[in-house]
Amino acid sequence: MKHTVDPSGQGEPFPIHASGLCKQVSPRKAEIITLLNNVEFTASWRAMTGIVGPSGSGKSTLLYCLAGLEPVSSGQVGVLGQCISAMGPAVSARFRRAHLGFVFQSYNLVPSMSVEDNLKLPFILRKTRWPEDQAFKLLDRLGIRGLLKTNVTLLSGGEQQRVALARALISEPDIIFADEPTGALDQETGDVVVNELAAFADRPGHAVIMVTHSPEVASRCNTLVHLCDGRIATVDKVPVPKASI
Ligand SMILES: Nc1ncnc2c1ncn2[C@@H]1O[C@H](COP(=O)(O)OP(=O)(O)OP(=O)(O)O)[C@@H](O)[C@H]1O
Repeated sequence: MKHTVDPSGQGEPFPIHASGLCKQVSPRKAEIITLLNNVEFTASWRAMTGIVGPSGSGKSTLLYCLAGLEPVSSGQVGVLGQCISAMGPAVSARFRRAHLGFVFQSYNLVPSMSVEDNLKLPFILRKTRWPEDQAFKLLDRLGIRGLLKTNVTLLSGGEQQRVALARALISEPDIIFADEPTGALDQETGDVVVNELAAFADRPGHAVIMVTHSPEVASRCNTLVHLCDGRIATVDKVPVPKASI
């Protein structure tokens, strides 16, 4: 897997390409469980790629491996042209902070802080300007502006998901990884969330990878990767009607 010098990776043919990806765990001595078996995975620019399949088929494990949040046992994962599976933890964390956004329920929200402080934290750490107008418009669309001063521990699961989405979008990553982004939402709010993700994915140099159980959300994806027992069963591609980047 080549290491590119283009930090945005936009000269790369794919935002994510994984080959021969295997993930095994050993919960007990002399017991090895294979969670992912020789997975080949490619995501496209300006597209939402959905990972679907039965419960326990390895969807979240694959998402975490692709995002560099879980080590792989063998194989390679390239993200934005960089081999994330070969990075050490500190380099991988720095790469994620610079390029990737995550919409996982309660993932990485700091529990002792308000919604507002959680949203501002990446900007404080990066010493960049907090884009207040843009943030307030997004929070209005997501229906969570009234929660700005609320401690995140007091939020419902669906509210936490929307805060995680807002934080990911405001931070302007190249790729967003989402695990069941509408899982805790009613239909109407779920539509708002998927519309935001689709608009993000539609921009040049961007992509969304998501796990979903929802047929409605899956129908909005440009590519659907079906997992079964840790293997790719089928890949359905719906052509993106836009020029690629
Ligand atoms: N660290 C681990 N040790 C042992 N088994 C694990 C570990 N992590 C995951 N598993 C098992 O691997 C399988 C795949 O888990 P994963 O969460 O990726 O599935 P999933 O397809 O996302 O499921 P769901 O749709 O129910 O969320 C499950 O059977 C799970 O119990």
